[in-house]
Amino acid sequence: SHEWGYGATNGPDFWADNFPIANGPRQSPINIVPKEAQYNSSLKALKLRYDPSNAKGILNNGHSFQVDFVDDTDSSTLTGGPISGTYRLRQFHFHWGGSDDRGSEHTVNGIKFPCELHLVHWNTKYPSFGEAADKPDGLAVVGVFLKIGAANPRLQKVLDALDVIKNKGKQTTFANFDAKTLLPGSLDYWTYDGSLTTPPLLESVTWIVLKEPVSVSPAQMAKFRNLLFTGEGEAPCCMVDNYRPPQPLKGRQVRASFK
Ligand SMILES: NS(=O)(=O)c1cc(F)cc(F)c1
Ligand SMILES: [Zn+2]
Repeated sequence: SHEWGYGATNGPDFWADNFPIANGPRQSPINIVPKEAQYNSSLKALKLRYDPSNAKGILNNGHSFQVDFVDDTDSSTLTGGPISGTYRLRQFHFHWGGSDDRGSEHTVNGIKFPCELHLVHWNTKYPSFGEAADKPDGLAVVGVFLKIGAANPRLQKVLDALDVIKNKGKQTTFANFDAKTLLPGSLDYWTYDGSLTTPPLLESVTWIVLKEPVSVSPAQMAKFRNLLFTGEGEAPCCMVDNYRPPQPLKGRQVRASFK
């Protein structure tokens, strides 16, 4: 069947054909307007406790690449912030552009960043990620903007693994990685109720978007763009512009953890 993607004939404008929730009331990403975000002093500080030994593998899934984590215990968790209870780290992945002027999913005052990191967590009140993924409080995704600047040494181990997962479906082991090293110095955040930004677009995500970006160099961005959407033996198509544009806010409130 005509698999969803980011191309001219299967991209975000076509997703509603197979996933009607694409036009739902709490879709992501959104444009964040800091002046319209409400500072909420009762929002707690984010608490991210990640165990590097939980890192398992790295996979090109044909839409992005993701680093997967062992999530059968509470050793890598997100607590505090806007959420209640304990959410477990499942995976992280990125979205990026074909050039430095685009690539992020969330925007700030209409500004696009070249890349956006998503750290995906699921609510342990449910038995598994799969069970949590379609519940309104099932997932919490921490979004981190990457902006062009000095090379980011914390990214290098991830980028160096990309050569062996160039094609869709390729995966390799990826052990002993501390995802916390990908975070900026400040954990100030905006938060709102949203969705997965790719099909199935489930409206199950508490979004936590960090205000402070981390750096990425042009040479490092070139490594993201070296990946392929396509499988071995198919006509190669560079994995770029794998981002959904901002969606209607539909009356949602964006809260800020900082003044
Ligand atoms: N891009 S995203 O973080 O909203 C996301 C996370 C996920 F676990 C599955 C998805 F299909 C999409
Ligand atoms: Zn994502």
